Amino acid sequence: MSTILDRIKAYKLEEVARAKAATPLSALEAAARGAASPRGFARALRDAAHTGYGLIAEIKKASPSKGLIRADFDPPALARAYEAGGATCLSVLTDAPSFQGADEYLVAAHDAVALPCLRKDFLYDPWQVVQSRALNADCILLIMASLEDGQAAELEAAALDWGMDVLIEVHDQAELDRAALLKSPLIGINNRNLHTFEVTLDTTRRLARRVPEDRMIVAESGLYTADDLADLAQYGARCFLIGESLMRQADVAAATREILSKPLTAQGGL
Ligand SMILES: O=P(O)(O)OC[C@@H](O)[C@@H](O)c1c[nH]c2ccccc12
Repeated sequence: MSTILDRIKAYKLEEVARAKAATPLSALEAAARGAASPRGFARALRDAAHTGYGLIAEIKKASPSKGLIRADFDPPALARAYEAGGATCLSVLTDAPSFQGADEYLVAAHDAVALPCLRKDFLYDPWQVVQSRALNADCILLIMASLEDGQAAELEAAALDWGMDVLIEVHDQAELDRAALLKSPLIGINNRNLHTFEVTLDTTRRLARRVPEDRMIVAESGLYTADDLADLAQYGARCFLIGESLMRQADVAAATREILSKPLTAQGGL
């Protein structure tokens, strides 16, 4: 079965081959060495989770499952609204064909705020890891559904070498077992199945208890209300990655504040 993830991988590999021909690794490494110092992404989440929730707020114009999400799309203004609303970190889509993202959106959002920034894209080649750092990314995403074990380990090692954090995304038990073999403390549980687009918070409810104690859970996708966060917090999640529901609001700062308004602190942070 050819799914959206397979199609994305195919065009991404072509895109990267072209980009590598245009910009050799040595040039990219020079740019990465000149980038802004990495902002501690995992550390910021851990600190936030001590007293409440860690929120990764996503800047996302469109998606393959929803089409256009926000017409009035100004990445620096959105970054500032998220920061004002109490977000811990940002996630910025840079994939163009499926998400109408752009590398420039990451650079612009990073420059507008002091928050650590995740480059949200589909990475397969260490060249893209260096490219992410050159774009001032503080963290990259690795999607286990789309990577072999050796490939994920290689990409993670490159990211850690460059001082970035790594969010490892899983959707089922097998992917979680493979993620546990990697080093990163950040395990994202994606409530959206990237093959079928089906979304259910049961994914986090089922997998959260299986995440090793020394890792931090980031519940991703399909989160709409403060009650959704409080619900998943009961299963051990203290960090959340939210895009669409905040992107659809006129007042993004107020919506961010609102969704963070019910922290489950009774059981303490992590
Ligand atoms: O917009 P939502 O449902 O709040 O989801 C955000 C984020 O989890 C989602 O954009 C996402 C999760 N994993 C991804 C991998 C690639 C692209 C996008 C994603």
